[in-house]
Amino acid sequence: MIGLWHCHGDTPHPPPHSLPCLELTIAGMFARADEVAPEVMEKVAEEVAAEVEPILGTLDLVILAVIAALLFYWFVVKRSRDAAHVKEISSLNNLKMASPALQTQSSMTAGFIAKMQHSGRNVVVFYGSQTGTAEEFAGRISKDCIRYGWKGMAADLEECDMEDLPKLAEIDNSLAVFCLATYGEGDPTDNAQEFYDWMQEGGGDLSGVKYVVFSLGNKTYEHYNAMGKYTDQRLEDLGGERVCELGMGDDDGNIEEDFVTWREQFWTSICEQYGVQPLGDEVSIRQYNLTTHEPEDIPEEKVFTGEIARIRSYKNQRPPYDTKNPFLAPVKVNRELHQGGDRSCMHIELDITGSKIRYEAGDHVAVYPVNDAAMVQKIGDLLEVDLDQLFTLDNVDDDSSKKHPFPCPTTYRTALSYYVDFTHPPHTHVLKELEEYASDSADAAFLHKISSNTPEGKSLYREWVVEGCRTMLAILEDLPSVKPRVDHLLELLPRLQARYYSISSSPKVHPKQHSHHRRSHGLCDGPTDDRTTVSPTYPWLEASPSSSRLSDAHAASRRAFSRIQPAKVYVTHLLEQQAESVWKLLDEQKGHIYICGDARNMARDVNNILTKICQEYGGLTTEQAAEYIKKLETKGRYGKDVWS
Ligand SMILES: Cc1cc2nc3c(=O)[nH]c(=O)nc-3n(C[C@H](O)[C@H](O)[C@H](O)COP(=O)(O)O)c2cc1C
Repeated sequence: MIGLWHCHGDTPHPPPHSLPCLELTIAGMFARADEVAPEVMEKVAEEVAAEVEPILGTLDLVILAVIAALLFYWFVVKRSRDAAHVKEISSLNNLKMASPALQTQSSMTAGFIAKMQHSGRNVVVFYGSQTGTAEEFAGRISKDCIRYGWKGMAADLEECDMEDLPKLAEIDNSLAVFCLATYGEGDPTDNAQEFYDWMQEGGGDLSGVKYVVFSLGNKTYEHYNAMGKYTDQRLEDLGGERVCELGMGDDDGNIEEDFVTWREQFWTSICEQYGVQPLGDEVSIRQYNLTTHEPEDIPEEKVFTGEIARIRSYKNQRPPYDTKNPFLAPVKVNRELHQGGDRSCMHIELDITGSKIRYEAGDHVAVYPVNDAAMVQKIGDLLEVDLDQLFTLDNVDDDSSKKHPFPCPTTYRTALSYYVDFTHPPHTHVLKELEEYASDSADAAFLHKISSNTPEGKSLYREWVVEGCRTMLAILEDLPSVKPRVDHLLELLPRLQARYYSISSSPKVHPKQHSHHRRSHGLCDGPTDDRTTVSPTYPWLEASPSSSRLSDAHAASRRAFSRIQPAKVYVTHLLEQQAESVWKLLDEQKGHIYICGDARNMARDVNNILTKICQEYGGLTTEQAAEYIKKLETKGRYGKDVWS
């Protein structure tokens, strides 16, 4: 299944939920009127006055002035108010069109401080998350609080008015925890953007506010954990009191281990500073209540069949399209580009007829993967459940903004196929929860050990789960006495995430879109149709079609990409071969470079080669070369869309 909405080319993610694209277009039209109208109106008034003065009397001029004032009011003041109103309505419509879970969020936007006070909570765990890891960590910290006699709540930064943060100091024993992932060029996640802007634009007086930050990143990126580092420092600058050192998780290594290790230090330091003690062993608390339904209880059209948000969106698509209501584009062409070998690279054309979606090269297409039907059946067989049973999972916490873990009511088969990810190695807290379902004591002891914070536990987890690439399905097969309740498993598994692909073709150059991917076994294998499941595996590199000055390199990079020549040629080779022309293109002709693909090797190699070119042909020192390259980036002449 492929979803589309318009998004900015230079962001690796969908636009912020609060700013769906069509809404932006409407608001943008009015904004332009706002910007232009005052000068235009003034100029017009001056010209009119100069021309008409000799022939018009004072009364005429007064009338003209009144008309001008009315025009000004109509085009500037009223329209900007209307624009704001349209924007408001549009946001509300988006909420209404979303799933029941999303609909309830409008009632949750009441201040988080008021919510904490009303429910007696002292800890708020904010998360800035794109693909769910930071959100999951926030949920775990919030749950931990019970063990210390505290009450916590996980909170989506996007749903909180951070102007309220200074008021946290008024709550006894209060603490703000931030779990923040970094993206792009060290940018915040979409849901943390407003919070980031708030900090940058001044923030507030955080005297008396206690805080701690756990940052999520990947060290292969240039701006490693930038968002967490920035927040940790900025909150201190604003007067906040850090209660524990910044934690940093590296997704390139074992982020689960980084988190578990930091969490232990964090709670130790909390115990010392707040004088609290763990009340006993960790307790397992369910977050969602199960209700099963008979088919006759629920009309068929009210049952989710895999929709991302809006029910029946498979049957009828309705604009405006955004992240919560993507346009589902049929695949028109799906052609394998490689001939022979073990690599697969597909040329995909999507049909966006009638969607009115505009795009640019570098914008993103989301591919919504679907789990393999045979694997879903296997889980059903292992857990001995009727996969066609209808059910709903409701959050036990009425204050939570998340009423259901995924769209409900639905069937177990749909939930396992479309909504949860069982093809990734599960985190330790999931293994811990499985322990109670083991009927064989040896399996229970094993799960106990592997999910413990001890050095043996961590090394066993690393070896058996991470290095062994054991998915939930593999674990259930390897430990046959472990038979968790399917609804509990669904609660514990992470949400299946959309995969984003950069569009490599420009509508100006080529009327089609391309999406590149390699088939990967497991989650995303199978024929590509309009519900295709593809997984992003790269690397590839391509100069942007719009960078005509580097057209030779571009043409060659296409050749490198398609690998049709006997020896493999990469863009790095071409940059080295044409080093002198590259320098001229950059320095004399003010050319642009765009790279897209692997961050770990390709992006670094390109950077190193550019450094050498600057040194060799520009006579710059290493520091000067670094500065020169940085300047290219800030001027938008060295664009990167990279990931690992
Ligand atoms: C497209 C992309 C860009 C990323 N950019 C950065 C980055 O600039 N710096 C960094 O430290 N980590 C970066 N990461 C790694 C993520 O921050 C990391 O995987 C994190 O665990 C994701 O958390 P989430 O699941 O809560 O979104 C990037 C990951 C992706 C997929």
